[in-house]
Amino acid sequence: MAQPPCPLSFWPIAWWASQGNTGSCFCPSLTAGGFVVGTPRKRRQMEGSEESRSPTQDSGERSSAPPGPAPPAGTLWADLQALLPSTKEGLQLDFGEAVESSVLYLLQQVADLLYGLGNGLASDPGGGGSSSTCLCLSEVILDYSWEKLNIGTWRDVDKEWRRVYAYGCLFKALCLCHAGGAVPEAVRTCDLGLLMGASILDNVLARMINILQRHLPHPKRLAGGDAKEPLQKRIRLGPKYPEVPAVEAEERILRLCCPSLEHFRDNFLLPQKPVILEGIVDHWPCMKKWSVDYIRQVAGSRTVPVEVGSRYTDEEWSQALMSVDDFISRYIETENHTGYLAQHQLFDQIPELKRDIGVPDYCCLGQGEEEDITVNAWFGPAGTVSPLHQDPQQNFLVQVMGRKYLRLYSPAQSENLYPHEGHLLHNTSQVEVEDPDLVKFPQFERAAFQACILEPGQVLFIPVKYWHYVRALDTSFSVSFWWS
Ligand SMILES: O=C(O)CCC(=O)C(=O)O
Ligand SMILES: [Fe+2]
Repeated sequence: MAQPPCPLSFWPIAWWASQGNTGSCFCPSLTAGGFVVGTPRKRRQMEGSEESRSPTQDSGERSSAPPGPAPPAGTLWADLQALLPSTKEGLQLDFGEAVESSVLYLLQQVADLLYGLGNGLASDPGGGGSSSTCLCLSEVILDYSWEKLNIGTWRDVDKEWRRVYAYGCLFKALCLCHAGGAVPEAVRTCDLGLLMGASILDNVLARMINILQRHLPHPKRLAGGDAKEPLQKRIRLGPKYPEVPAVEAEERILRLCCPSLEHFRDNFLLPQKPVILEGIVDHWPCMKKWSVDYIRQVAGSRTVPVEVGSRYTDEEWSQALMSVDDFISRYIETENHTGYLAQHQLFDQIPELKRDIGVPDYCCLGQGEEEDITVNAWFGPAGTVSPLHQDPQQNFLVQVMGRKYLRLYSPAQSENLYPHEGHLLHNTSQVEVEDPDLVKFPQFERAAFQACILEPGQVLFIPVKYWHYVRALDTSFSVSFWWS
């Protein structure tokens, strides 16, 4: 059911947050605001301490049973009643000083409407058979907190505002569900809360998505993808480079099958030498299960950040939020290499996919705990390019689908690689690796490198600060493990 326009919602920057069509949703904060200015990969790497929301607990359970009159079990609303705290005090609406009392007042108003006078979620939030007031108030909260998330750099955003944003998403999603028929938008709203908000109420947004997915009109799929043409009929907008570059014998990265921990430590980790490990992920379910169709089935309705532009160093590069379904239709099926679902902690967002992967045993050789390992998904069409850059942690890059061409340069080569000068991009080379401007960057020719074509089932060890350049040769899915 369409909601009336909200008269209270007056911040134009949040226009997208209330749009039903995720497909055309270009998120201003991701393209121009404080979340990332130009180079999110850089931002995430440099800030290092980016908060992990870990929306991974997937229990869907609640500590106490919902009291009060409940609608018939099995309806969406009854499931949501069971998910949420039994009293509005249980919502824990307390915030630090950064959050103005007027915002707290709005949050409490929505909580009052949702809970009514009784225990548990009211059967009829807002009274009078309409939840539109509730929805309007939630959108005001979202608009206002969205502004706060977009002032300054992401690192400096007060976590309390991220909590407010998450509550706004929770409340909006509840209102949408109560209004009926808006479950896909409720899923999208929860995802925005997971992506941009802080974790609240024991990861309630992730648990709510679990429930919502069971109530989607067409399970596990969002409408919107038009009938899919076979791949070969589509126009190939590929890059200008040779399809599959030659890798000379002397450049080749060594390949080893299941070395012992000690062998890997002594010969590769300690001397910081790249190596391709084989046979260590063959048993991971992703190796057999994953395909574009499978990803679409499991994650089609979920909202994810997509890098749009040929490479993240380009001026016109930006990020957009869209459903996985739209991403696949627009970029994978058309082989349009300008869209890349890159460096996203998809497995925290979608625990079902996390069950298909493991953690390479060799990570235990690091000092850190397993939960400190950052696991990123890299899913895109042939032709995506990650410009030559270095990262501050060790990396196991696991190739699950398709092939990737990689070049590696040791940190000792840095002076031949012309890193950008500004703070944000100083871990990225200015040189276009496969088409270098040798007049501008003459020393690049001298830089010694190693290369490989990484195939499904292979795992590339990229030592800390090792420069790497990556181009996908096919539709590709890689999973990286950054560890220390
Ligand atoms: O696969 C890619 O495009 C880049 C991967 C990467 O840079 C990384 O894992 O650190
Ligand atoms: Fe990297």
